[in-house]
Amino acid sequence: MISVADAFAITQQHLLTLPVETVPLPLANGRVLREAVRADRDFPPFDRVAMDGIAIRFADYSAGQRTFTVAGIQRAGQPQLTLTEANCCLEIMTGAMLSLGADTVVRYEDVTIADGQATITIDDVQPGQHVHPQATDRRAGDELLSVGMRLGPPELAVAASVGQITVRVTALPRVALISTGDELVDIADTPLPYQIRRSNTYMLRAALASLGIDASLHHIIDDETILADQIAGLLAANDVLILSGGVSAGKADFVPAVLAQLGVQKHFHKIEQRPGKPLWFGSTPTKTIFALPGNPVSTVLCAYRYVLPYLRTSLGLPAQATRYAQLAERVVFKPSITYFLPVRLTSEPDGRTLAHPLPGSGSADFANLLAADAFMELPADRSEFGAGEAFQLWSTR
Ligand SMILES: Nc1nc2c(c(=O)[nH]1)N[C@H]1C(S)=C(S)[C@@H](COP(=O)(O)OP(=O)(O)OC[C@H]3O[C@@H](n4cnc5c(N)ncnc54)[C@H](O)[C@@H]3O)O[C@H]1N2
Ligand code: MOO
Ligand SMILES: [Mg+2]
Repeated sequence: MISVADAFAITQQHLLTLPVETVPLPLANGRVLREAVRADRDFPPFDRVAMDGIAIRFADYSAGQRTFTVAGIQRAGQPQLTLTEANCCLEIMTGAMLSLGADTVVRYEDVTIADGQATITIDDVQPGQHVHPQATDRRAGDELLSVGMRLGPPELAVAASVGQITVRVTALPRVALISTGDELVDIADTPLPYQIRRSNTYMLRAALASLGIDASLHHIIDDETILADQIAGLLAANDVLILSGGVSAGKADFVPAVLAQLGVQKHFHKIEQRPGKPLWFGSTPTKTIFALPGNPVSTVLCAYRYVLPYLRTSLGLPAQATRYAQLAERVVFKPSITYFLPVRLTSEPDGRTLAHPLPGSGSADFANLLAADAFMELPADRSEFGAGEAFQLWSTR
């Protein structure tokens, strides 16, 4: 058996090498960028009016002028007008290019307009007010988005604004999720008294969808020959196999032996942790295999503690956003192994995040996870964990 830290480190030594692909920008949400995106123009690209009102020359205002002849209207989306005559103004709209000759905008709220004359009704007009000057945010040529960034709403807006019709991103791995077990029936079936419906692969599929991965679902019965045959086929067609069940000590726990028979190199089997002790991890030169313990809480923990961080780092993302919380109450856990405690999180008015323990009735009690937000990682070298002490979280939300 190995420690949680060693197991995690081993997974990180066998990351996938994923190719780069080009996707249309509207389909790139959540993807990891593989090219730098630069500003094709200044941000903003012209002196942009920020309020609806009138455009004036500040020199006229500071010379005491308060009433201006309205010489025209400059809307957004129209070519720039010019303020030619002294003591004139142009009505001007948010998003318009500031009129040539004007330098200051006064809001409609601070002006009265009658008979073609606009009169400013305030005394604190500042030079250049309500103008967003060209290039004050970014300059043409500046790198706006960098290799390795995850594309989310703000990144997509910036990429769209510079005309990035397509983007080069890390290709997503092909992932197959495989449940094993003679006791498991399809969710559409009515289980016999000794059967249960399979649920682990549905959880895994939803968890992987958070990375944009559209994993396929499969089920294989506990038969060594059939397992070997079907796993071989799925191995050929996918980059990653995630199995659930059949990795412990039972008479029908064939998965490790079958994977060995198929030439998959085992990197570890069994971790000093609860839940999820019998996790198995291996690879071929181009494929990765996680065989997760079948108990549903173990499957969830192994997915969030090892599989998702593995996929995230393979895609070029950080393993996870590290989060901590303080235990809301004292916890005792005697075995010298890492304990992943299901917790419900609350955000307190003083800024603390508190983790309320939800131990449940063990690694088969997956209904217990309905109330949980995360697993709290309680280290192996201690058996008592005090209220108020902070530990790392692995979020399941
Ligand atoms: N003698 C020992 N027995 C067990 C050990 C051990 O060290 N020595 N380890 C225990 C631990 S810890 C775990 S975790 C489980 C792991 O079991 P397997 O990975 O072999 O999984 P199965 O035996 O196939 O199933 C276990 C349990 O989970 C249910 N299951 C499996 N797949 C699904 C699914 N897709 N959806 C819902 N539920 C599923 C299955 O029906 C069993 O109840 O082994 C302990 N035993
Ligand atoms: O890994 Mo098992 O999780 O303790 O039931
Ligand atoms: Mg078993």
